[in-house]
Amino acid sequence: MNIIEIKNLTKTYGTARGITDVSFNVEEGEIFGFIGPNGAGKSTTIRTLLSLIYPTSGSAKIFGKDCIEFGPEIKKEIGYLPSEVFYYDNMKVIDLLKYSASFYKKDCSKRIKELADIMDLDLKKKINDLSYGNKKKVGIVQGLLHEPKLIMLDEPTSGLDPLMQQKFFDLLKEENRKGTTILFSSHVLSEVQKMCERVAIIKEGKIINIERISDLKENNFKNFEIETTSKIDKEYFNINGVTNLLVKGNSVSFLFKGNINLILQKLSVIEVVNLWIEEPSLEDVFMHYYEREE
Ligand SMILES: Nc1ncnc2c1ncn2[C@@H]1O[C@H](COP(=O)(O)OP(=O)(O)OP(=O)(O)O)[C@@H](O)[C@H]1O
Repeated sequence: MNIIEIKNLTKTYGTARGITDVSFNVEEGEIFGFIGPNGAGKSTTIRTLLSLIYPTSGSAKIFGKDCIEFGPEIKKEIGYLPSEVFYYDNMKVIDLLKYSASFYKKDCSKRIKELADIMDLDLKKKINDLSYGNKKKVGIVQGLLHEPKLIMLDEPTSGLDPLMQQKFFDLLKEENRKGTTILFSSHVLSEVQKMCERVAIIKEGKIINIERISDLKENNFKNFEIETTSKIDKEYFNINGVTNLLVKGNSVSFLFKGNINLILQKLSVIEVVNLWIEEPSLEDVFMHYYEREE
């Protein structure tokens, strides 16, 4: 079952582009990544899903219901963490969280304490006295306190130190194990790689690819580095699928995409001293992909 269904969603800001013809689905129980550089349209898509802004054309459904028509009802089951958090500075953290909880008409006090413990957040402090990272933690607790069925995160980790990021990721994975669906928007590919099963790539307002993280890496090039007993002529590895070929002394390196046996055959008739074959990082894949799209 699809928890999110986006069909041909377009949003323009006057004459400025927001997003163009965006379509993708997020299945129940998935952690779905949404990646793209700054200004690509991630926030616009998420804000449209939350009916904070209205689409110019196209439609979006959450839990099978139209996002605009059923906005208030849908939002009760969504936890949202915006990229920037703003608060009334004079309030105490606990009062702000209790106020947020009052919208859900259920007792969230136990969950608030649990989440504050996990995220190491002092509930008695005034918002005014918190660092940027601690304000971000308030946003996290605020987004999760009502145990939503769907969590939407817009660049969630900015301002969190690595230890807190890890705790936050563990928390999200735990929620996901309990059945919560997660839409995870980010331009930090390593965190998308860590967290998500599938990913939609957005560029200049348009979706350019939707893939499983594993396929994204497998269907792409591998980094080869080969050390040999004597210098190899550059032409020797000049075969289909090889790029970025570099010969330095007795070592050859290149990127390869294709049937790996072609390379193994070549290697079987030369004297190899050492061999490294590496999976590219998602960053490499992504950059490569973007260049191809240029
Ligand atoms: N209120 C607005 N008025 C005019 N243009 C806007 C507005 N909000 C967003 N845009 C434009 O829409 C496009 C998409 O922006 P959006 O904030 O959705 O991107 P993003 O992928 O979330 O980027 P970032 O990671 O920088 O937040 C950009 O070109 C941006 O300039």
